[in-house]
Amino acid sequence: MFADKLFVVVANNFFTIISLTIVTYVIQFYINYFNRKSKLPGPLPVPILGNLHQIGNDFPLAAESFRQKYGDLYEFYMGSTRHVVISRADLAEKVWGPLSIKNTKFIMRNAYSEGVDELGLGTRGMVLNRDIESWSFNRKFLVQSTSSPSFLREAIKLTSKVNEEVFKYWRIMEKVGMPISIPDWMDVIGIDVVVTTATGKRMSSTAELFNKLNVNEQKSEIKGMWNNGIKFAEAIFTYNESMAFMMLLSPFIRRNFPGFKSINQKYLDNKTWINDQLEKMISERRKEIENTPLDQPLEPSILTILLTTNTERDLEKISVGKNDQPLANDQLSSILREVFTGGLDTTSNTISYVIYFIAKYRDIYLKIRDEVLKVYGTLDNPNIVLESFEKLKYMDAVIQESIRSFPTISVISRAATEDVDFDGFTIEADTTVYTNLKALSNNPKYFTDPEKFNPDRFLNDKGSMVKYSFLPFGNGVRMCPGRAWAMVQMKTFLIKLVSTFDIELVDKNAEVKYKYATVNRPVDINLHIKARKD
Ligand code: HEM
Repeated sequence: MFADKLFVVVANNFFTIISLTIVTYVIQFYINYFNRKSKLPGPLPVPILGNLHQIGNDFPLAAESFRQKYGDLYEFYMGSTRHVVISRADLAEKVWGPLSIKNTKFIMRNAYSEGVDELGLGTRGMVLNRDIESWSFNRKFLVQSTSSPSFLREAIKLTSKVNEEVFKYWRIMEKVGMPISIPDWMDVIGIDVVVTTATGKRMSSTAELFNKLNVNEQKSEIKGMWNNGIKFAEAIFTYNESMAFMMLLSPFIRRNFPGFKSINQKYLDNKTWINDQLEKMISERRKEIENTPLDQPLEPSILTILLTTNTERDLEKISVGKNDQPLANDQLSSILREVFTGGLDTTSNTISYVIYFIAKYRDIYLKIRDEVLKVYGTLDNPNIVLESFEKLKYMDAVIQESIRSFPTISVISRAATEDVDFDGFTIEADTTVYTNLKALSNNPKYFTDPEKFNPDRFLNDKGSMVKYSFLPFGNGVRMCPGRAWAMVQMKTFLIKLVSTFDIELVDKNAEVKYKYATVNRPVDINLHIKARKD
């Protein structure tokens, strides 16, 4: 009886009840917002969305426009979750400064996020892993396996081989005057180098790109060992792109809002596809190793190192502390995945930007060439060895200046495990704090004439540089474990480039452009090339 009456009342007043519920929700949202602790300046959020409508799909652009309005310490909301952004060196020191796990409060990459768990990264791998024990284990493993001199020497050999092949294609393109799309070529070079290093399976995506361009109907005969290579690399780019989406957006929006729902599903399907591929790679290589007699050497690759760790065929004798067992499949695939997600488009994007700048400033290009000539005594096939890299001081300064001017990772986060005082404001534990690396390294307070591309600042003024104003690979406990490998790849390519070609931007006035995909992926960097004339 009562239920019937209640139903009639609800039915007759349906819209009033819905409206009242919404009004109450909105009022409650703003009561909470205006009474929040430690109010920082920042854009006014709206219920459910937070500031999503102002951020859109270009987070670095929004972070910069908020900074110009609200200063170097501000907050924004995604749904009802608060995020903080800093762009000052003294604040950055609090986040990135401490060098030991014991002393740092900012040991996490981000606050708890359901989306990160859905991607399978919350307790696995490295970059977004919040489980300190497994993160620390995986990290030690990756650092040791990718920064040993023997690994780096192999990396030089392989990178040189891929470069040689690419330059053959470029010479053919030069003859017909076809411009070179740098981001496309750097991507395929990265794919061939990283996937081959990681899996031991020779990739041929550079040949595939050349064949696709159909230059003078010439075709490369080089065949890779893995047909799905380019598809796999593209899936990794999508996976990287999905990280910011899954980390920032509330599950409610991702799962229910038209447009977002399909993107969410695409990212989850992509994750599943990658995991299947990783499993296949691992089981195939495991079988190959089992079928290789003990007295025959194994082809070295990161996957082989991972599979043989703590077995009788241990290649590198990597010591990661208490665990002396062979790695479990889950550990194995999460470390391998991190090599791809961390290594693929970071290095290729960074080198693309370097090439943009040196194509724009010919005097800088010629200075690098002079240095190469001095260090190697010749420009005809310089003998690239690891030990020579530290002598390439000018080249190093150019790479640093390029990252300073336009970093591929321009906004990156950490989160603390305890409350932290920032300028008298308490930032609560488990709040994601982003550092706007690009704003820091383009701030005239820290860098004179920041808009000027001036590599000399890294040679002459390095001592006086404000600490924590430039963090190309981060700093402290979570500093990039792949930096040595990345530098080796970039320098090997640049040595060969300056000694082989003269380069020029097709559009001399082209600005640096990017597409945001967690990292900034360069677009529209096109070059004319000509064989070097002495
Ligand atoms: C020029 C190329 C690269 C740039 C600019 C770059 C930059 C960065 C930055 C800024 C961080 C954050 C560090 C921090 O929190 O202190 C990072 C983390 C990371 N990078 Fe790189 N990186 C590059 C290449 C690579 C390569 C080649 C690998 C492959 C092994 C890699 C793997 C990673 C991983 C796994 C992390 C997460 C580390 C952790 O959370 O413990 N990166 N990178």
